[in-house]
Amino acid sequence: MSGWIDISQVLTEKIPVWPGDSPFTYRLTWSKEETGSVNVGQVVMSTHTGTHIDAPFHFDSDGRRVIDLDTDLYIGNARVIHLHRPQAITSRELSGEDLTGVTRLLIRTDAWTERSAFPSSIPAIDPDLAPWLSQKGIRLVGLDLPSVDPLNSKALPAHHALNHHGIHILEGLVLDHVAPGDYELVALPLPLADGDGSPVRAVLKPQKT
Ligand SMILES: Nc1ccccc1C(=O)C[C@H](N)C(=O)O
Ligand SMILES: [Zn+2]
Ligand SMILES: [Zn+2]
Repeated sequence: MSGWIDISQVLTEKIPVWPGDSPFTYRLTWSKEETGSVNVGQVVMSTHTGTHIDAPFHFDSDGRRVIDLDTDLYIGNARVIHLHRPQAITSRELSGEDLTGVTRLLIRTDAWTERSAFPSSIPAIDPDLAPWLSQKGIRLVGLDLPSVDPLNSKALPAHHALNHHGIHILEGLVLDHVAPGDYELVALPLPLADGDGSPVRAVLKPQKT
């Protein structure tokens, strides 16, 4: 037992995607029978499928691409907190938390647990939370939802506010089986030179105290 807990959605053709976005497909380009030596697969997917990070270029055409993001953001200590199906994620919901020394904050909302279908509505992050979080030293926010903004939002105020305050975004986590507390996180994006986002394999290990 390695002690690492997988907090990633499994990538299969059944994984729900943003309405209208490219469905996930995996198929063999060549089978072992055809090549005489190997099976060789190909994947077609939206960069915002399942557990993934957003690069600023996703919502800002002058923003940084995935390759420009510091890998340190996605490896290191993380705090997991629980909010039980909040209406919204504001500083009021987080007021009971002492986030001193936290750089990566993962929020379990339990608001999207029927993950075989795309949700019809989700609690959004209040853009005013961005300066509050950054003031505490937070540089990465992750959550168990497909977006940090309301699903019908075009302006994406939370995406912009978080980016403006130097906070990076990790979406689509699976935190159903994760207790609140301190962990080590690994959730590295692929080195996509032009990427607006990237799928990640996200794992947590309880922090030794
Ligand atoms: N894939 C899309 C297709 C159309 C419109 C939005 C999206 C998104 O992915 C937005 C979401 N806030 C995201 O960052 O994952
Ligand atoms: Zn995304
Ligand atoms: Zn997003």
